[in-house]
Amino acid sequence: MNVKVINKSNNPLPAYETIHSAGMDMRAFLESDITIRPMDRVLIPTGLYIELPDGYEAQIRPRSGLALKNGITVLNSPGTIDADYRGEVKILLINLSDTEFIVKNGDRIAQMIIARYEQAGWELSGELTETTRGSGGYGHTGV
Ligand SMILES: O=c1ccn([C@H]2C[C@H](O)[C@@H](COP(=O)(O)OP(=O)(O)OP(=O)(O)O)O2)c(=O)[nH]1
Ligand SMILES: [Mg+2]
Repeated sequence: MNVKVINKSNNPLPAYETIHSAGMDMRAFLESDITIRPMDRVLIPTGLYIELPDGYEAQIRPRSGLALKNGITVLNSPGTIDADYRGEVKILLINLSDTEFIVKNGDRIAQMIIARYEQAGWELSGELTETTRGSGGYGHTGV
């Protein structure tokens, strides 16, 4: 499946880094470095504009290495790119560490997963089918 894309950056298109990677790493598109101070959130441009086929979304997820080593994550994770969105894909990072983090043009700051989705309708009802679980949740089965 191909996705139509405009790349206004000087960076390579997002790519799967290994043969069975689920996510394509996304690169920052910056004219100058951005410093993210502790607890700051920053919307990072990618220079990418995509046209997803009907029935597909793109999810923006954090990279675990950046999270573990630098406390950098995607604040709205997983970010949702709608199939009808035509604006620039941007990535909302937050620095949860106690030290500054510098983002440079071309840095791989997040990953994009292309996924199918379904839109549901509602069947308004007075009662739901009984189950063993019922309303139990939030750890009610123990540890
Ligand atoms: O990480 C993200 C999340 C969203 N978007 C773009 C694509 C998406 O289709 C649009 C709207 O995102 P979302 O629905 O999450 O935001 P909203 O706050 O509900 O805005 P809207 O009212 O525009 O839907 O913003 C991004 O570029 N990056
Ligand atoms: Mg929305």
